Amino acid sequence: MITAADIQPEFESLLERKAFEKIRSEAFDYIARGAGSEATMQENLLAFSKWKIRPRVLRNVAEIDMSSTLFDQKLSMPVLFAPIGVQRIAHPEGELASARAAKELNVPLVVSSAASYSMEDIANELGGCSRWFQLYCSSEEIVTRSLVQRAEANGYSAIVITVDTPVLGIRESDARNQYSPLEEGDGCGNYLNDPAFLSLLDLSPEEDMKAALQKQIDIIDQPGLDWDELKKIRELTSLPILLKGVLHPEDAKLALENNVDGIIVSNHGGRQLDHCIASLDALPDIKNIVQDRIPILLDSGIRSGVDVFKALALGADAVLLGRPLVYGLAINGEVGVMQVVHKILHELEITMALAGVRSIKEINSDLLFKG
Ligand SMILES: Cc1cc2nc3c(=O)[nH]c(=O)nc-3n(C[C@H](O)[C@H](O)[C@H](O)COP(=O)(O)O)c2cc1C
Ligand SMILES: CCCCCCC(=O)C(=O)O
Repeated sequence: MITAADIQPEFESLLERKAFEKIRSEAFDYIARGAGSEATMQENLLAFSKWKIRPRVLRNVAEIDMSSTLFDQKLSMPVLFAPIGVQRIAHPEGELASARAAKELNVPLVVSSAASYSMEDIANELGGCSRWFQLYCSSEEIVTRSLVQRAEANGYSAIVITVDTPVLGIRESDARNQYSPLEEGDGCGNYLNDPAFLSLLDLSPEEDMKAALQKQIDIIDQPGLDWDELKKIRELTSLPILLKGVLHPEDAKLALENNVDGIIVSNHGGRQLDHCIASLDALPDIKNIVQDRIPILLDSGIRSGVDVFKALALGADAVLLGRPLVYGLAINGEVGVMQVVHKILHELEITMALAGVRSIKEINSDLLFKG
């Protein structure tokens, strides 16, 4: 079978190529490749290059302040770690190493439902560092409830519900490679340590790991998820709820009507619906609807500090870093993750200075030009 990977074999960046040298090729394909023809994955990057910065001069940029506030929490920079599942396929210490990097950098980490390690183990590594929990609403309600309760009990301060994954996208490389990240990563710590999940199995994971892995795959999909289901989850917790994967302004309107606390404009890094709109292209219309009523975050295609600047200028309050973190993790564990983030932050600081802005609040669309 010929797949997108055969047609677009080049690496996106030197970082990606270096990571390729460190990861088993099937796992690399799972991480790096997108859905279908990868049109959306490419659009995510092109969308950023369509915008140019129109800088201001003579603005005294001797002091640059990159701090911002999200849900009353002061952030040293408007950046979070995106939820990335099964990180053990990139590095044996997976999310534990990422958590140590997040703690060192004091950047909030969004822990995936599909993390290799359990949310308890990750929380231990994070200490007092801010953490949010990403929820794949399970078709088994008792599992959803249990995950949310555990997140609350372990100091997670927001729930991110991923809404662009009623079913998994078509990942041609994985089909060709006959690859399952759950098999390679030995499953998801969150499920394998969950009493509600374990109660659904006929045999324990030790007795029948294959069935336990299949059950995890089955319950991650929830094609029946809708606004009514969301109301039920709203009742489970008083934590702020963000929806990850909103691209249409009408859905942003519905999110406001349904008392959602935040929106993450995302197309899942082009891993779900191919030929859908790039996240950055979706942002202005969503900002137009939401204004400043709730925070808007964005991911999918952030590769540099310049990208962070452009996303903030078009209305995002913060951005999430995805694949570049996994590449840093693969290359050099915790230190690799930190190096990737440091580079992006340095770029953001220099971009702010050269664009003539001193604080995150001063970044606005007047500083951008489309052409
Ligand atoms: C290997 C991998 C695993 C991911 N796992 C999850 C996940 O468990 N939950 C989720 O909501 N998003 C997941 N995502 C999507 C990211 O959160 C994010 O939306 C995406 O990586 C952004 O695109 P970018 O990395 O190209 O910038 C995953 C992405 C990758 C690359
Ligand atoms: C088969 C397990 C898939 C976990 C989902 C992780 C994810 O969101 C992704 O994009 O991949």
